[in-house]
This record gives sequence, C-alpha cells and structure tokens, in this order.
Amino acid sequence: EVIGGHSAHLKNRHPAAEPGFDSLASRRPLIMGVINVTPDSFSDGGLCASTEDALRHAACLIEQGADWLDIGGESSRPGSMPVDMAEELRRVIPVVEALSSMDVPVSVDTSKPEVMRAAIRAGAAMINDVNALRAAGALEAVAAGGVSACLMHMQGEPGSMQADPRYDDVVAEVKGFLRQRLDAALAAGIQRDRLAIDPGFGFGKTHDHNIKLLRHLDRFSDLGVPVLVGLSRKAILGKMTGRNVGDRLHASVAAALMAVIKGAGIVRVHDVKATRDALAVYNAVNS
Ligand SMILES: Nc1nc2ncc(COP(=O)(O)OP(=O)(O)O)nc2c(=O)[nH]1
Repeated sequence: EVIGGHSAHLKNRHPAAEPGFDSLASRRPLIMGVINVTPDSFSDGGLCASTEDALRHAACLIEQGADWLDIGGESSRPGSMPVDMAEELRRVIPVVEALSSMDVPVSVDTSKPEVMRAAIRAGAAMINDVNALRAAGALEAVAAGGVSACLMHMQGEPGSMQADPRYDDVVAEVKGFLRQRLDAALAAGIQRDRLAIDPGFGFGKTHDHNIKLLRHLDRFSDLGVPVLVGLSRKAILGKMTGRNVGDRLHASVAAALMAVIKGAGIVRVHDVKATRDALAVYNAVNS
C-alpha cells in the first residue's frame, strides 16, 4: 500500500539522512501532521500541553500515516504575540529529542535562529519558518545544520497582519517574495533539494487574497521546489462553509485535495487519517 509503503520506507532511514524534499514529495504528495505544543493555537491549543501529550499525539499521527511531523511552540494565529525563546525551547526541544529516535522526519515551526539551532541539534530534519528565514542568523543556522527548510510568505507580523492586508497582485507579489527568499537561501548555501515554499494562507491575506492564491497555486510550481500548503481548519474554510473552527474537517480535506490537484507537494494538516484517505484516491488516479 503506497502510503504505508512510503512511511515504511521512511522508517528505515534516519530523518537527518532523508533525501531532499523534492525527491520525497515527487513520489507522491506528502502529509505533514501538526503538533502544536502551545496553549493557544487557533484550533488545537492546549491539546498537547505536556511533552507526554505531544508524544502520544505524534504516535497517533504516525499511525494515521503522517510522512512528517511539524512541531510548533509558538502560535502564529492572527493577533498572537511572540513567545519568549526560553519558553519556546522548553515546549519544543524535549518533544523533538524524544521523536528523534522514532523514524519519521520532524520539522520545527519556528522563526528564532536560536530555536532552529537547538532543534537541529535535537534531531529536527527541517525548519518550517513562517518568516521565511528572515531573522538575522536564520539562513546561517539552517545552512550550517544541513537540514531542509520551508520558506513561507507572510505580510506583516502575526499580531497585526490581518488588520489591512493589501496587494496590487497577490499571486505575483507572494511569488516574487518567495523567489527572493529562495535566492537568499541558495546564496547562504542551503541546497535546492532541501527547500520548499509556502504561500502562507491566512498570513496577511484577506479572504479574496486566499482564494486567488489557491485558484492560482499552480503558478508557484515553476519556482522549482515543492509547494507546501497549510489550509487545515483555517478561517478561509470557515468563510466558505459557515462552519466554526471545530467543524472544518471535511472542508480541510477538500482543501488539501484541491491544493494537491493544483500542484502542492506537501500538505500541512491536523487531521492526518482523513487527509491520507483523500490522497489515496488522488494517488490511485495519478500514480
Ligand atoms: N509552513 C506553514 N507553517 C504554518 N504554521 C502554522 C500555521 C497556523 O496553523 P496552526 O499551527 O494550527 O495554528 P497556530 O499558528 O495558532 O499554532 N500555518 C502554517 C502554514 O500554513 N504553513
């Protein structure tokens, strides 16, 4: 069974030795399972209050078929405030260390270079940065670590990004930003096959901007690296369906499938099992 086989394939390799992103994603779309070790994430804050809770959830997502686990210690929801470094390290590093002995690649969702370095030392195979490695020292931390990175577009900061997002041409501007960040990452010595990009749904975008980015997602594929998409449970889906944040499973699965049909190579989701089944249908038709 392809997905099981694929994750079984992962089981025999240490995450850090994983081939680059594109060789993984090119086989079939990858499922990145979300593990928020925060009290205040927009949809599942507090679910993984302790390291033990996070590890139980990780085992559950792996069982459901996650190809990758994304550990986040700081909510980036609209209106959120930064978490101090010591607290973020306290939340994230024990989970990464404990997972490093398991056979599934782990990414850490952080924008702080110090957290990146600690995460890489603890065994993280990727840094997922909603700030696209723009903090001083971030590019160097990832390059020195020899790990993968996801570069995501955000207009402004989480605390204020939804106040008044404005673009002349959202697709062209987001794509131009991601092209610049790719160039910066390559110039810093990060290998192209270790890089992914993400248009950042909900990060400084109106509903109309999000719709345009999803409608034209295929325009990001010619940047030459896998496109990662995170739509799971987000407000864009609530706007489309009228459902509140706890009732967006079906829309999240439809959005992940839509993203993959439009070229996404990695989908970042909370509900792995449902997404896996939807992508099994996609894979059967597209293999
Ligand atoms: N690359 C990438 N990373 C992300 N990290 C967090 C969130 C927000 O979702 P979640 O982590 O569930 O919520 P919170 O930020 O409140 O913890 N979305 C993305 C995304 O779309 N792309």
